[in-house]
Amino acid sequence: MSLLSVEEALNRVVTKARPPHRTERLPLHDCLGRVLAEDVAAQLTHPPFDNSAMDGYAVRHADIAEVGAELIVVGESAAGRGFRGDVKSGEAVRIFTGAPLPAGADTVIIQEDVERLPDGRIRTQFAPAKGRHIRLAGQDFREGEIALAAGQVLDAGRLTLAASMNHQSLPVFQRPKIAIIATGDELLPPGSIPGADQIIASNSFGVAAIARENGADILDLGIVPDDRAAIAAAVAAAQSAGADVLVTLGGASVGEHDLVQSTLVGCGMTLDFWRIAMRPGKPLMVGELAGMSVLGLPGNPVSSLVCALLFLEPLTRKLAHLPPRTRLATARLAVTLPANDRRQDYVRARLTVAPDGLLLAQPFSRQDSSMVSVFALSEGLIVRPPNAPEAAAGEACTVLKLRDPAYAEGQ
Ligand SMILES: Nc1nc2c(c(=O)[nH]1)N[C@H]1C(S)=C(S)[C@@H](COP(=O)(O)OP(=O)(O)OC[C@H]3O[C@@H](n4cnc5c(N)ncnc54)[C@H](O)[C@@H]3O)O[C@H]1N2
Ligand code: MOO
Repeated sequence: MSLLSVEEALNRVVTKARPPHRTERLPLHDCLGRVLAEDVAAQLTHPPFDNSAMDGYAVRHADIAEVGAELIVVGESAAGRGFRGDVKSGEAVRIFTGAPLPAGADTVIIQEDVERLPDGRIRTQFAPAKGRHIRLAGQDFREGEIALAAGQVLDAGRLTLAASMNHQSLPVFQRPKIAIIATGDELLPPGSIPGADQIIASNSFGVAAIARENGADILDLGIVPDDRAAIAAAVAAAQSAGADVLVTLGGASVGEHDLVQSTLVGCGMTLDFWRIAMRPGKPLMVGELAGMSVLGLPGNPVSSLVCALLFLEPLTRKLAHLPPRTRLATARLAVTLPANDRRQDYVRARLTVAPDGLLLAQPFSRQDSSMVSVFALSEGLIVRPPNAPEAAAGEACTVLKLRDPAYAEGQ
């Protein structure tokens, strides 16, 4: 049996996906991490007027070209309360950061560079260049200028800019909706008291977290038994909720109780592919049901999480209009790894930053795809390509980062 390669499978999952053009307008505080759906122009000019960048005195440069100039202080300009008169020759206006520059003045001298005389006048102790410490009207942006572009992801800087451009809300793409169904007669939700032959269903939580982290809304349809009618009812619920993607967990393999694929085909799903050359995650299934992408992930918790990282993450990002994200990095192997077979292997590993600054990858000895504890301890997965020869300790390897690496002892 020839298995599809990870690259080919990824290509088929992501290339075909069409990001929906559904938009909504959200208040700024709700826009973090969202993608702008339209170009956004400034609704005003910033700064709206020439103003001072420092606390000091607004003066005419011609008056202070020489150190030791003495000027009469004729008033004050504070932020929110400007000086209404003109600064004439021989005069200065006390000015504060952000305050409007009074008419007639063309330079600000900072207060540290003047001496205040007993009669209230000032004497300059430094000769600043003309125009010093003045922020010119419109130097940041002008009304009508497009300062944020469709497709940009809204982060701290862009949200601050949007507010500064006088926008209370922004047009963003809606989050794609991802429905999740866990299947299996043996499954109970966390918090239950398991009977004989029962286990706690855990996969949905990790898979939902991966989808959420990448900009999706989740519809968790819970646990359904290994029963065609129950599975079909859950699939119909996902469809009527308008899910963009349906993720099924478990029942993807070849046993008599693995009913997911045949039930989905019975519901009208077109199967794209099933089973790929990777470990864990071989029984991954991909299809399409009336415009809804279907990802059938294997039941073993680590298999479902690795498949979600490899396939659901890029699919979700594309549907959310988010740019692709790479988790790949280069590390150095802490131990020698044996030659690999035909399945691309994702080996759970500790990643530490060694004292020389390079990443060190130390695989865990237990790699069973049911072992959630090992996955939770792993900072990364060592990627072993199909048929890779033995790799010696100290050799470079590719790792898929799950979280930031730890620092080696003593650092
Ligand atoms: N004869 C063969 N047997 C198996 C093959 C194969 O090629 N030939 N593939 C193996 C591989 S690889 C995997 S991975 C599993 C995947 O099987 P399924 O997707 O059918 O998953 P299940 O049988 O339903 O469950 C596997 C395992 O995971 C537990 N599970 C299921 N769902 C959850 C959940 N939501 N939370 C936590 N744990 C879950 C389930 O109880 C089983 O222990 O098949 C191999 N077999
Ligand atoms: O591929 Mo399975 O996912 O090896 O356990």
